[in-house]
Amino acid sequence: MLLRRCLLSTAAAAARGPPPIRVDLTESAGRGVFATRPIPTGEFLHSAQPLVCHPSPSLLHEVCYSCLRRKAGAGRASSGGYYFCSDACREHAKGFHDVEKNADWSSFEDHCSSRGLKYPYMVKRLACMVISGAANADCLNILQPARLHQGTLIEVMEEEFEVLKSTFRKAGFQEEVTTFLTKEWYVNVLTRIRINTFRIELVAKSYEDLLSSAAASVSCDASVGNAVYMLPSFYNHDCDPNTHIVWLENVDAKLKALRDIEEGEELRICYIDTSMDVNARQRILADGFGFECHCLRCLSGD
Ligand SMILES: C[S@@+](CC[C@H](N)C(=O)[O-])C[C@H]1O[C@@H](n2cnc3c(N)ncnc32)[C@H](O)[C@@H]1O
Repeated sequence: MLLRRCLLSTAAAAARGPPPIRVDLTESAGRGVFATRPIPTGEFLHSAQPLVCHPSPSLLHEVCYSCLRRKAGAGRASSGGYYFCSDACREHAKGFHDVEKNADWSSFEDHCSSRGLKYPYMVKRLACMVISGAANADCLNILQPARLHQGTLIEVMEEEFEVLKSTFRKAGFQEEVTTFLTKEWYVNVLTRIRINTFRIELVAKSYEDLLSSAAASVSCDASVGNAVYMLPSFYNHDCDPNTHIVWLENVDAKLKALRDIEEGEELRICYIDTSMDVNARQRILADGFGFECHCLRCLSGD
C-alpha cells in the first residue's frame, strides 16, 4: 500500500515537470534550496550527475572508473588497469582517460597514498578533463570554498600541486594545454572540493525498497568514492534533516523528501553521522565545514 502510494506520488511529481525546488539566499547560511510547492514524504525531488568524481584509491580496480558502480563477478575487460562497467562508461571516460594514460602517475600516487590523501585524485581528474576539453577550468567556481586559516594547509596544497604539475611536465604536455594549472587554480579547486564533496555510499537495496522507505538511514556498503555536484552542493545542513541524498547503483545522486515539506520551507540534508551526540556534531561541523549549527536538535541539546 505504502509502496503504491509512493510510486503514485513520484509518478505524479514527474508529470508535474521540473523539480519542485529553487536556490535562494538564506538568512544566515549563504545560499540554500527551497521548496516551490508542498512536497509529500518520500517524494524523489531530483537526481544529479557529478561534475567530477573519483573511486576511493583502495577500490581503483573494484569499481567502475567512470560511474563508481561496483564490479559484479569478473566484470568487463579493464582498460589501462581500470574497470569500466559498460561501453557507455568507457566512452564517457575516454577524454580524461586518454590524457591520463600519457603520463606516469606513480610519484603522484605515492605522494597521495603515503599521506592518505583522496581529494588530489579529484583535482587530477578535473585537470585531465580540462585538458581533454570535457570540462571548463572554472567549472567549480560557483561552489562555496572552504575558509583556510592555516598557512601549513596552503603549503601542503602547494606541495601536492608541484607533484601534479611535474607529472604533466615529465609526460611532455605542451605548456599551452596546461596554462590553467597554476598554484592558484589548484588551491581554488581544492578548497571547493573540501566542503562540497560527497562520500559515495551505494545503497544495498532495490529501487522499490528505497521508495517505500521514509527512514534517513538505509543500509549501505562502505564508500566507493567521492564526487562533487552542482545542485546538491547548495543544500545546507540540519542534524534532523527533511531531505536525504542517496546513491543506488552508481554515482548519480537522488534527493528524497524525508517528511512532508511546506512550500517555501528550506530543504536541508545532514552532512554527518546523525547518531553522534551534540558535542561531537558541533565539533565536526566547525572543523570540517566552518559553521556552528543552530538547528532545533542542537538547540535542544539532543
Ligand atoms: C555545501 S555548502 C552549502 C551551500 C552554501 N550555503 C552555499 O552558499 O553555497 C556548505 C556550507 O554552507 C554553510 N552552511 C551549511 N549548513 C549550514 C548551517 N546549518 N548553518 C550555517 N551555515 C551552514 C557553511 O558555510 C558550509 O560550509
